[in-house]
Amino acid sequence: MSNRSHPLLQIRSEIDPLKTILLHRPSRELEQLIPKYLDEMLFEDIPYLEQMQKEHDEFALQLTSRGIEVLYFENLLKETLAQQDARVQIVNTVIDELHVNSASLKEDIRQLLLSRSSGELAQTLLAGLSKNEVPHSADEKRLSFYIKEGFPFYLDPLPNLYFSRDYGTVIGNRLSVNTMKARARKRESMLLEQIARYHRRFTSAGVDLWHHYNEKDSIEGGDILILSPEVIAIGCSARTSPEGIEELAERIFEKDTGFREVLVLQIPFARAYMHLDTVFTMVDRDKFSIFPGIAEHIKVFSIKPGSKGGLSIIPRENLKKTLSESLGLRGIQLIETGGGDLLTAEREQWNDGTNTLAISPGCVVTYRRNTVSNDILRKHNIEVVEIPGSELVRGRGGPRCMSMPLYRETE
Ligand SMILES: NC(=O)NCCC[C@H](N)C(=O)O
Repeated sequence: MSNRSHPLLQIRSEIDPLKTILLHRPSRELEQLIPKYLDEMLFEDIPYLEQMQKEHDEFALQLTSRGIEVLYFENLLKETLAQQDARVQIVNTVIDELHVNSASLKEDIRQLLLSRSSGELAQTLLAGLSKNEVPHSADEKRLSFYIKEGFPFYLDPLPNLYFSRDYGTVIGNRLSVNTMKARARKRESMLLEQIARYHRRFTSAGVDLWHHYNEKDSIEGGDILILSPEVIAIGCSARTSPEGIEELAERIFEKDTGFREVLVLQIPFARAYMHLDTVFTMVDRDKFSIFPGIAEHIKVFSIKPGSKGGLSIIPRENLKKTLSESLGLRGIQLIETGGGDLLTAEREQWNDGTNTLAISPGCVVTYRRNTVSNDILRKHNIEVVEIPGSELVRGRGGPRCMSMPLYRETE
C-alpha cells in the first residue's frame, strides 16, 4: 500500500499533473492470438511479447521516475480474487457470460476455475481458457477432444487489456465502467467493475460508478476527454454510440459535479480512427494534437442541461472556435501531426502519432517512432517524453490508449 494522502479518484482535466495511473503489462493473453481470429480480436498482427513487455516497462519507468504511482490491473485482480466472496461472484459472472450452452460443460469450467489459486485464476481470466484445458473423463469425452478446427477457447483471451484507457474512465471523482462495443473486449470492463466493487483500495475510498459494464449502449474511454473541470469532449465513433453519450451526459448533469457541457465530436467510423483519441488529444491548456486528415470531417455538437430536465443539443460549425468558446480561451492551437505532409501524417497516425498522454500541462508521452509529429509538438513548446513502440503499437494504440489516469492534481 502507498502513503497516499489524497482520494483514489480525481480527474478534472486531461493535462493536470498525473499522480496515479492504472496500466496492464502485456502478458500471456497476447500469446493466444492466432492469424485466423485476428480480426475478431481487434488486432492486425501478432506482437513479439518479450519485446513488447520491455517497451511497456520503459513506459512505466518513464512514469514512475516522475513520481507517478503505477497500479497494475493484474495485481488488483489477483488481490480481488483472494477474497472468497469476490472470487465466487467473478467466477459466476464469467460462467453466466460464457458463450456455452451446455450446463454440464459450464459446471466443469466453473469447478476448474474455482480450483485455481488467485494468481492462476487471474491469469486465466486474462489469457483465456482453451478447450484443451478442460479435462475430459476417460469414458466420456467431449467432441472438442476430437474436433479441433473451431474457435479454440471457451473463455476468450483479452489481448486488448493493455489499452486500459478504454474500459474505464474517471470523470470527476467517479468511475465510468464502460460498455465495450466488441465481444472481444467486454470481459475487460466486467473485471474492472468487480475490482471497483471488491478491492480494498476502491472500497476504502468509497468509489461510486457513473456507468456499468453491461449497459445497452456502447461507450469507450478512448472517446472521452476531460477538457476542463466544466467541459468534457466525447467522440461519437465506431465504438461510442450517440445513445451512450446522451445517457452518460444526463447522469453527469444530474449530479452537482461542476461539469456543465459535453462537446460531441463525431469522427468517421473507421478502423484507423476507432476512438477520438487516435486523432485528437489535449497536450496543453490551449493546445491539441490533431490528425490533419480528419479536421474537416469532424462534426461538433454541444450538449448542455436542458431547461426542462432533459438535454439541449446544439450543432456547432467550427471545432476550433467551439473549443475556444467552451474553454473560455481567447484562442487555441490545433497542432497537426505529420508536419503538414498528409502521407507522413497518415503513416504516423496509424502508428498512434496523435495519441499523446499528458503527464502535466505541456508535457506528453509519445512513441519515439513518430519523429515528425514529435518534432512538431516540440516546435510548439511541448515537452515530449519518448517511449519505444515497435511491438506495443501492433494493437493499434499509443500511450494515451495504454493508460487509465486515476488521479490528477488540481491547481
Ligand atoms: N483508445 C484507443 O484508441 N485504444 C486502442 C484500442 C486498440 C484495440 N486493438 C481495439 O481495437 O480496441
